[in-house]
Amino acid sequence: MVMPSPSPIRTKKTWAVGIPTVDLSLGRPELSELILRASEEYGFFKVTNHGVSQRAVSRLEEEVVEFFAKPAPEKQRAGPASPFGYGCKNIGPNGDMGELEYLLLHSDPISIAERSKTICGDPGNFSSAVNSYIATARELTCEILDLLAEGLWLSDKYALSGLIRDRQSDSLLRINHYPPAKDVKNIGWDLSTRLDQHSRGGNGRVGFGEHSDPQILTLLWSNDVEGLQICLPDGLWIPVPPDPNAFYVMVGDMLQALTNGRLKSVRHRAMANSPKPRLSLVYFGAPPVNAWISPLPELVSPRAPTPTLYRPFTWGEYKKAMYSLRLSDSRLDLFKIQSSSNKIAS
Ligand SMILES: C=C1C[C@]23C[C@@]1(O)CC[C@H]2[C@@]12CC[C@H](O)[C@@](C)(C(=O)O1)[C@H]2[C@@H]3C(=O)O
Ligand SMILES: O=C(O)CCC(=O)C(=O)O
Ligand SMILES: [Fe+2]
Repeated sequence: MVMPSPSPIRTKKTWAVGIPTVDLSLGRPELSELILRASEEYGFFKVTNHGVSQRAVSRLEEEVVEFFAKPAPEKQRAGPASPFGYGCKNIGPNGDMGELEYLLLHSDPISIAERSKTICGDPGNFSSAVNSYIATARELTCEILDLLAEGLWLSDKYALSGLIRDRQSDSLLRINHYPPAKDVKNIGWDLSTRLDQHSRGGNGRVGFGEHSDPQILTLLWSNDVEGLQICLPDGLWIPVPPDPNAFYVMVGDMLQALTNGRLKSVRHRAMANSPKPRLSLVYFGAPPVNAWISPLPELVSPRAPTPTLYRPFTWGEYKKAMYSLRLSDSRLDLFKIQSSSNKIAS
C-alpha cells in the first residue's frame, strides 16, 4: 500500500500527497491489515485490482451521460429529489446548494423500476444498468467490510457486511454530474450562494460541499475528471487524483459508531472547477432502517481508553436527525455518550 508521506509536500501550486492505495489482489492477512490501517488513519483509500468489470461501469456511465444531456424540463420529470429522483443544485432539504445535478436512487429494485420510468424512454434498459452496477458495488463493499471485520478480529465475520446484504438494506446510489466550469457562469449565482460557497470551499467552485457520508461504507467511482478532495486528520484538504480504473472507499458515520470511533468517517467535498464535466457514481452501503447501531462488543472495553462512545440508536433514528441538519453538520456528535471519562478523553 502507498501511504501518504507524514507531512504533505508543497509544490508551487498544489499540495502533492500520496493517496493510500490497496491492491485487492494481495493475499490475506496482509490485505485486511492494510485496509484496516488506511481506514483507521484516513477513513479513506483507493482500491485497485478490484475485479469489477469495466462493462458494469461503462454501461451505467453511458445511460447517465445520455440522461444529463437532456433538456432541463425532461430531466425534471424525474424530480424533485425528496429525497429520491433528479435534483439540480439543491442538496437535501435544508438549503444546501452545490454546482451539480444528480440522480439519487434507492437500491431496492422495485423503486428503481418505478423511478426509471421517469428517467429514460427505455426504462427496462436503464434499470438493468443500475441494478447490475448496484449488485457489483454491493459485492465489492461487502468484500471490503469482511476484510475489515477480519482485521478487527470480530467474532461474527459478517457483522458488518450482513447489514448491507440484508434484503431490507437502505443502501443508495447517487449519480452526480458536475457541469464544466465554463458553463457555470450561466447558471446564475446569487450573492448569498457565492458567500456560502466561499466560506465552505475556499476559492474554487464547490460542487458538493464538505460532509461525511452517514452510511456504513461508500464506494465511489468517477470519470477521469478531478474534483474530489478529502480532509486529513490534521485538517488539511488534499485533492484526490481521478482514476476511472479504481474505486475510492470512504468510512461512513455508521462504521465510526459500530467501531466505537476506531474508524473515523472521512470529511470530503467535490469541487467543480474543471473545464470538463465530472461524473461520479456513488454507492452508499447502509443498514436496514430498523437496524440497531451500537459499538460492537470487541471494540469496547469497560475502562478507558475505549469506553462506549455512542448510545444505541436505529439507522432510522439517525436518518431523521440527518435530514433535519445541514450537509456539513457533524451529526454523529448528537449520539455521543457524555460520560465523565469520555469528557476527559475528548
Ligand atoms: C443536506 C443533506 C443532504 C443529505 C441529507 C442531509 O440532510 C445531510 C446528509 C446529506 C447526505 C450526504 C451523503 C449522501 O450524498 C446523501 C444521500 C446522504 O445519505 O447524506 C446526502 C443526503 C441527500 O442528499 O439527501
Ligand atoms: O462526486 C464526488 O466525488 C463526491 C460526491 C459525494 O461526496 C456524495 O455524493 O456524497
Ligand atoms: Fe459524500
